[in-house]
Amino acid sequence: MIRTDVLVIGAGPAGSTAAKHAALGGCDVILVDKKSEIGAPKRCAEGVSMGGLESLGIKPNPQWITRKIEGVRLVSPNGTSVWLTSEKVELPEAGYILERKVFDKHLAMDAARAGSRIMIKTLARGLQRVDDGYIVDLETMGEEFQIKARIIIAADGPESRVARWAGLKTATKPKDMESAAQFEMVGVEMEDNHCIEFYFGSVAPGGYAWIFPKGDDIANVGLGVLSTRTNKSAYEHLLEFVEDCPATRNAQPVELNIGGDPVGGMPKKLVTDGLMVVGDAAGQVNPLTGGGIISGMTGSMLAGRVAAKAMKDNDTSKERLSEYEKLAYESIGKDINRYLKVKDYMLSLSDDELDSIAEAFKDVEFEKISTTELVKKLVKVSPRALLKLGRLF
Ligand SMILES: Cc1cc2nc3c(=O)[nH]c(=O)nc-3n(C[C@H](O)[C@H](O)[C@H](O)COP(=O)(O)OP(=O)(O)OC[C@H]3O[C@@H](n4cnc5c(N)ncnc54)[C@H](O)[C@@H]3O)c2cc1C
Repeated sequence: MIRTDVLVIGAGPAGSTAAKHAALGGCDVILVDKKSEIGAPKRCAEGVSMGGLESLGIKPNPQWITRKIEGVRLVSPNGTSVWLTSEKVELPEAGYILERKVFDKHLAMDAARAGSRIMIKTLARGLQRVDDGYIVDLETMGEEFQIKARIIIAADGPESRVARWAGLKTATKPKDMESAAQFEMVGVEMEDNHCIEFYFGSVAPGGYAWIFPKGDDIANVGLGVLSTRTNKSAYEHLLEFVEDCPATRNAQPVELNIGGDPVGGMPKKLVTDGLMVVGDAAGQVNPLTGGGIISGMTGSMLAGRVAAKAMKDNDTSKERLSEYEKLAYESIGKDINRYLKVKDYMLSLSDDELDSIAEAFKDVEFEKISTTELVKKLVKVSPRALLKLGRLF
């Protein structure tokens, strides 16, 4: 039987980050993924903030960046646009559109360079608790084998099962799982192909539609919906969106991505004896945007570091590992809870309310207007909308 200090299950951004930091901390680490190619297929619109990468100590690399983003266009149901570009507002930070198939591999390579052993096309099938860790059943190329590990880091994504095998209640409720569908398309005609676009309202019930440019006429075009708000599938909504949207009417798909995005926040417990859960598997996703790359990597960096300290202390109990839970709630949990409230507010707005808010703000120079003036403007267009916002805080 193979033995290791830390076994990371899942080599997405979260798993590779956890493996890297556990290895840097001196642990023997094995990182497994059921896929034969790390990063493919992608299930992602590939947007990240510059500040997010910086906070993780990751230098932007042209090999995995397809576009630098310089602004945002918000589009209301009747097509009214509000532009948030550097001329109109001081953007807190710009962003990048990645090539996830390359980015994810680079993260796994970083984990390997830090000392992790990587096993691809290796599926974790189950685990059992033993005195000083877990025995995990795995399969690769039709062959079954076992790994004994002191600590498991479950980084197995939105359909995670590993943490549940160990008794943690991490299953995402159907009402909190956004269904997403996306085409990567060519022939996309955006008004400004250095800005990302968000479309709100009944075009994507419970979520929004997006166009994220990856090149002059190439973009990820997708949307997320909540099944509690529509009887149609995300794919059906996407087909309608692509046909109706002026930017995509003449575009052709070269890739289809379908996936779930857990947008209900983090479960209460992220650790049990000898096991920590990270990334999408731990609901480490911004519930407003559905973005989980940076938050998941932040959570898993913390988990990897705690794993290394726990191994040094020779204490892998849930009490020792709960340091990770505490740090994760402090660093990302608070923001996630705040965004949950903003999301509730956004979902409470009708198409008409969204249109009148966009109409009122379309020409605003956000740089030159105070918060009080902004609130006054909102009261004028939609007192009901402001009341709803007030109740949330
Ligand atoms: C359509 C869509 C668009 C999105 N757009 C964005 C965006 O623009 N920006 C952003 O920040 N986020 C976005 N997200 C979310 C983002 O993709 C996820 O938050 C991110 O991939 C989570 O990383 P992860 O490592 O936790 O999980 P994943 O990337 O899902 O990786 C999990 C890995 O675990 C492996 N695995 C699972 N089970 C097992 C097993 N039993 N044995 C071995 N391996 C296993 C899988 O093969 C997979 O490689 C989007 C999501 C969707 C669905």
